[in-house]
Amino acid sequence: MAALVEHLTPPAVHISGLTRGFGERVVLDGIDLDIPPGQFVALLGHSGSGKSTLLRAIADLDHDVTGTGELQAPERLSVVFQDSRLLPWRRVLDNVLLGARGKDSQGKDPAERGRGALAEVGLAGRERAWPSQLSGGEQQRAALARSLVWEPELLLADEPFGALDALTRLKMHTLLRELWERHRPSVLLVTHDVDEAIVLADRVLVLDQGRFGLDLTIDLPHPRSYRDPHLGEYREQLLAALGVEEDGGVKEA
Ligand SMILES: Nc1ncnc2c1ncn2[C@@H]1O[C@H](COP(=O)(O)OP(=O)(O)OP(=O)(O)O)[C@@H](O)[C@H]1O
Repeated sequence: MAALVEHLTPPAVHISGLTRGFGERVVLDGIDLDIPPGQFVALLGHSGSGKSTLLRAIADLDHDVTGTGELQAPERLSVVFQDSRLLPWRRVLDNVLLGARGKDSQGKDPAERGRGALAEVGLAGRERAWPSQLSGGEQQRAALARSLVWEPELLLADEPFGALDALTRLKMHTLLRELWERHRPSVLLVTHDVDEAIVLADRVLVLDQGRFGLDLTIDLPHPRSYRDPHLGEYREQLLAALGVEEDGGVKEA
């Protein structure tokens, strides 16, 4: 039944035959991808394999890019990057409210929504702080709050935890998953970290030479732990798709 419902519901993201390149360089070479509403997808791939190019194509952020193909994505989407991109001259709440206008689906005005979003990410009471007064992890929390204010149907996250220390990263994993449980947007998370992908996502894609080399469903209950021995078999498959040899070496392309 669930499979039937999934089949009948239009995907949140629909991509067919997507190519993207910069000058002579072909980065995406005829990609097909459907992301159902509410699915949490992680995207892995070597540096330069085109992960950010795909994410930016979905968000329509690149204007010096060439390409063809079909791409449908929700209008209500948010993007979170590796750096928080908070404006240093605006207080935290004002950053979170940037561009937010009108009442939301529950009739809340922007300021109320902004305060609510900051509370959800654990930053209640920090509304009037300047970004420079927040730690790196807190700045990323504020960036997540800013993305929530838009009630996105799709959250695009480009290595949002890449610059954080290991313990802060773990806390942010828990937070992101909790936010997903509560709001259920579709998520496309770009990461270099195989374990992060397995612990957070329900589906992991590996981008290789402009196409998906692997599309893997992670069939483990949440919350997941890095210590779970079941992670091992998924890790093996993903490392193999990334060309990482058993001795840790990397196969030449
Ligand atoms: N604006 C641009 N102009 C020219 N080339 C670009 C541009 N943006 C990306 N590229 C090239 O496209 C290719 C893919 O880049 P992209 O940033 O998508 O890779 P990535 O998989 O996200 O890499 P990383 O993991 O290192 O962030 C690279 O060869 C890069 O040099």
